[in-house]
Amino acid sequence: MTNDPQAPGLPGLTGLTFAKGHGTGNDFVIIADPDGLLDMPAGHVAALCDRHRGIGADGLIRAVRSEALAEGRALLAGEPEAQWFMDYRNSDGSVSEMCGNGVRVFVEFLLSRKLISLSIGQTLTIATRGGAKIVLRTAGGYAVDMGPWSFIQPGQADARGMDSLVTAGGLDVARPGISISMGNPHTVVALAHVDELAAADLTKAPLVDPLPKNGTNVELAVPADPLVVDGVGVIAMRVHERGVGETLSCGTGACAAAVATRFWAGATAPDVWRVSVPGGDLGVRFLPGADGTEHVELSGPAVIVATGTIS
Ligand SMILES: N[C@@H](CCC[C@H](N)C(=O)O)C(=O)O
Repeated sequence: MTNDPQAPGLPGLTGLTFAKGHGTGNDFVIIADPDGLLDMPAGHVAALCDRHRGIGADGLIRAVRSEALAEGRALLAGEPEAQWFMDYRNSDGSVSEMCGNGVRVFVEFLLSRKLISLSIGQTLTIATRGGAKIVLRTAGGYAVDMGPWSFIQPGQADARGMDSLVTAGGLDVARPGISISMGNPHTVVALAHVDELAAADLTKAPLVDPLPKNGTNVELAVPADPLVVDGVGVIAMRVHERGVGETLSCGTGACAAAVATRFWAGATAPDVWRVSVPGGDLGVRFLPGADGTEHVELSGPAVIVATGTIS
């Protein structure tokens, strides 16, 4: 296919059926490719995600049986239940390890296509580049065991974990950032007030120095005052996503913001958090994992809004 922005339609993709879905406004084009037959070069993904000449989305998700691609087969060896692989791409066509909103929408898509059956209260293991994720279907959506979190640049962190300086549009000076992996990279910056959050201009990627080696998603987070309401920690957040731009929500970003804020708050901080993003609210919980590490659980809705065929 050509990347000529004037080219009519989406050459090479004719006849492909897709669904459009979102989780708290983070939206995706989802394609079923059980046997892994589709070639999806970056240009095709970017064309589909183009909001003016394509379908429009923050990212593209391809549903492939794990056994049909090498990354899936590698994971199946240790995680035989992870039969479906979430092949996640950002809207610029780049690959990401993980998408927290995407994995909920992925399961909702599999259900809508009757590729799986899953009752409320049951779990399904999904293969991702960031490892196997256990997804619980709840009455209001899904709760996902995202696995353990970790610091990305511990070697250069100060006592508060700050490892970088972040310069974002609309903010007067560079702010310290803390870089956290949720499978994919995040750099979280604490702001003092929601007015500052509103003033930030995320149309351009904030500069992060030093930048984690695989780039980063940047979250601007405002801890509520008081921080804890009825035992739940509360954060307001905006995000600039690697490979996308500003989005209405980022699930892994919400987890990273909760990890950072809880770390700064110290020993008395709660294990349950609500992260408010422009597209809605996400729940984050810390709990012991079966592997002995601390795991992060992300909960929120998932909606399929349309299905279609590329003409
Ligand atoms: N919106 C996603 C994260 C998508 C990937 C991200 N842009 C990256 O490159 O790591 C989420 O909900 O987690």
